[in-house]
Amino acid sequence: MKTINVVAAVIQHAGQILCVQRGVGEHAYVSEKWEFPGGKVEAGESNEEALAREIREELHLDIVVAEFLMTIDHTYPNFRILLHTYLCTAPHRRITLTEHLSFCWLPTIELDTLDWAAADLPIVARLVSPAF
Ligand SMILES: Nc1nc2c([nH]c(=O)n2[C@@H]2O[C@H](COP(=O)(O)OP(=O)(O)OP(=O)(O)O)[C@@H](O)[C@H]2O)c(=O)[nH]1
Repeated sequence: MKTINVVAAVIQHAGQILCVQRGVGEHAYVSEKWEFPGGKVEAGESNEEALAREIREELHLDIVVAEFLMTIDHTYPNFRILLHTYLCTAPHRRITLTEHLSFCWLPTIELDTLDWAAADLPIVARLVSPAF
């Protein structure tokens, strides 16, 4: 089974976190699910470089990658994903959606109200935990 390395940004601004919704896709298990913006790491790129590039491409937003949060190892029916997640900050919250269906900014305690991609659930659990 194929393993892909994906980076994802937990972008914080004024106490809220940016959540984005994927469009309709070939895999039902991620189609229209909520996720943290990001994408696949390309050859020769660091995770931080890949993340800044993906967020510029997808959202037209320049972020600061502040701190590594966690890596999730999740197996979907057709592939295995290593999801490397970073805490990031944004200078403002103006974004332009170029790929996603929808977005919202939520306070951490409300993150678990969305229908997240399965790989993201441990990240959401960490963010909503009192210890975070
Ligand atoms: N970006 C992102 N992808 C995630 C998350 N959780 C998760 O399961 N994924 C999965 O990881 C894969 C990432 O692919 P992507 O489509 O975002 O990456 P990309 O922009 O580089 O892809 P492409 O250029 O090949 O279209 C997708 O299958 C997506 O469903 C997440 O929080 N963020």
